[in-house]
Amino acid sequence: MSGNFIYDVFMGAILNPRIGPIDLKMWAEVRIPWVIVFFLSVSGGCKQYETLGYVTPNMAFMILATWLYLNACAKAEECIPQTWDMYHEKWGFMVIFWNFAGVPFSYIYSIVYMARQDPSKYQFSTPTYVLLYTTLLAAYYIWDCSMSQKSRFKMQTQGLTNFRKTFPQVPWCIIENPTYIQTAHGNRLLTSGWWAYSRKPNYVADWIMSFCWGAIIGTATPIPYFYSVFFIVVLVHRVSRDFERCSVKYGKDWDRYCEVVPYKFIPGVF
Ligand SMILES: NC(=O)C1=CN([C@@H]2O[C@H](COP(=O)(O)OP(=O)(O)OC[C@H]3O[C@@H](n4cnc5c(N)ncnc54)[C@H](OP(=O)(O)O)[C@@H]3O)[C@@H](O)[C@H]2O)C=CC1
Ligand SMILES: C=C(/C=C/[C@@H](C)[C@H]1CC[C@H]2C3=CC=C4C[C@@H](O)CC[C@]4(C)[C@H]3CC[C@]12C)C(C)C
Repeated sequence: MSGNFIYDVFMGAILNPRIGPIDLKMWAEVRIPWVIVFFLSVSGGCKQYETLGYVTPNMAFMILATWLYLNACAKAEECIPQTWDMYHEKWGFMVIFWNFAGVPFSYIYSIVYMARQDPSKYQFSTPTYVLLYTTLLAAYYIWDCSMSQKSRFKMQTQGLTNFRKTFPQVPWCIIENPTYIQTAHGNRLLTSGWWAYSRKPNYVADWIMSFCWGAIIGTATPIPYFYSVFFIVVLVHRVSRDFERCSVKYGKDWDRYCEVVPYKFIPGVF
């Protein structure tokens, strides 16, 4: 707690509040928003079927994209306790508001648009659809795989090796004989898998997915791009907080890690 009332209400005080067996933050981040997002996509599909007699490839794209996200959260729930959100983000107004209002109702403007507008406004050529679907699936693969590699690596170092066999376990989601930097603090920093190429492969892939959620409308309206614009601000802010914290926590070991994995986001670029 900082002592500043407004800041403390916004950022929260308790890290992992529970009611009995229910971890409130875990429940709110995983079980609520993505379920609403998925069912809003399905509702958009039903609306199109009712009014047009078919579901456009654009709406089908959003149903697939939101299903993939929801399914990832459900099938890999065991990986979530290892992440920044569970370890460092407190249960304050910011997290509560965003889980209940922000994610479910502001990430899906493309669905609202498609449910109300004529498909001629957001129709693409077949190669463009192929490009969009391929980009989404490739980004999903890198995101799921990289998150799984890091979380499972951490679980293994804690002696947890019994992983759930949920669908889909993407190829390379567990790294055999990973390379890492042993820090003086005791933790290990993974330097293989997707983590050999960039310090935030998960952010890049997640952001590309968010961009696709808007790009599926093309240039008909800028509003569906809200999610990707908002998200890049969140991720850039998180990166600076995270790198600062890691630099203090790991000291010289963090500098060594940055030499081994020099790129923050896109290998060879930045
Ligand atoms: N759609 C949405 O609205 C949102 C989605 N997200 C997504 O959720 C995911 C969050 O991932 P999360 O893991 O929490 O965040 P990060 O990837 O930012 O995790 C950061 C922490 O992981 C540890 N770490 C970093 N690099 C390594 C490494 N090479 N080896 C081992 N440990 C490392 C450090 O913690 P330490 O060493 O202290 O353990 C660090 O503080 C992202 O994919 C993000 O895009 C996040 C917010 C909102
Ligand atoms: C910050 C918020 C919510 C964040 C969640 C949506 C993500 C936080 C941690 C994420 C995940 C961790 C590990 C995973 C393993 C992978 O194999 C699959 C994906 C995932 C389950 C991934 C999914 C997203 C998170 C739960 C709020 C405030 C918006």
